[in-house]
Amino acid sequence: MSVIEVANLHKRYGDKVAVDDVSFSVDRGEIFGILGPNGAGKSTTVECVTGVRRPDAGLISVLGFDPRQDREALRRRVGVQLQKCHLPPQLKVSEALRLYASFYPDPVDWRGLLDEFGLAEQRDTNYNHLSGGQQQRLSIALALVGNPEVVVLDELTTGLDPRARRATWDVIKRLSADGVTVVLVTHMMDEAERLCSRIALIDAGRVVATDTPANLVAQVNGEQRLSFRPSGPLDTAVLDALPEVVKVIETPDQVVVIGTGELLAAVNAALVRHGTAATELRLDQATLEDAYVALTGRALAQNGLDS
Ligand SMILES: Nc1ncnc2c1ncn2[C@@H]1O[C@H](COP(=O)(O)OP(=O)(O)OP(=O)(O)O)[C@@H](O)[C@H]1O
Repeated sequence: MSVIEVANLHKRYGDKVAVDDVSFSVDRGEIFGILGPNGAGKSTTVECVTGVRRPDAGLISVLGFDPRQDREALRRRVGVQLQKCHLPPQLKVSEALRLYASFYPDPVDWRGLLDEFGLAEQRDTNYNHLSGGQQQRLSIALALVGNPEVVVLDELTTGLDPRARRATWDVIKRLSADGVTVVLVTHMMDEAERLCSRIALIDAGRVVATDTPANLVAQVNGEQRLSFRPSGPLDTAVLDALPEVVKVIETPDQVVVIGTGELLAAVNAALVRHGTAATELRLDQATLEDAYVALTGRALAQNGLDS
């Protein structure tokens, strides 16, 4: 049975439609990714799942509870790391963990979390004296201190250095192996690809696909991705017209061509015919990002492709 069920969720802010008919379900022990660019509606979706926001329409069930009506029952069983963590500036790290632990009937030993998240040296440091990455690690530790059955993590590793990211990923994998259900909101392809058992790709408030990372990539298998910077002005319609080309995406810096067969030769010949050359040329096999581009017709924000 699913631990989380979301059916036909709608949420708007005034005239702005943030979430438009989103449905998905998450099984016990899964690491379920919600992946999409800035403003896609990811946070709004999980805020509805955690009962922070009231949906305009749709049904949500978490561990069999309605997140709005059964907030108290869920509060004890669901750990939430939201994008912004507001703690009193003078609160020390150990005080914060002890305080949060006191809210739950069966908390984990918060001292273990101090070690796990590399915060042992900061245990007596005030919250406002922590670095951004340390605050981030504390917010994850606080989401886990209640020994939750479900954890919702929004932008898990944003701002963390590579070592802290890997350590955090290990913690999440261990939780999942222990049967904890994890919902991970991210715009980072590598994080989604490495951690998630399934991913909902979300774009402009809508789920465009839900599948395993491998199956999402398989949807664009056989396709290649050619990126280059044109040496001069280029009407990309000449590329669009090529039989090898599936899609052309223009970004401020480069042109990305998705296609099949002899894509490189065909594009090169077309560029020569139109008196343009390709610089910084790069040919790649399909990735999760390509699946995203193929399914939505556009790239994730370039700055969202952190690795
Ligand atoms: N409180 C709010 N009032 C008005 N509009 C909002 C509010 N919160 C979000 N929005 C808008 O709703 C849309 C979805 O926002 P949301 O924060 O859910 O996206 P997101 O995918 O989580 O983005 P990000 O990756 O930037 O966090 C955006 O266009 C955003 O501007």
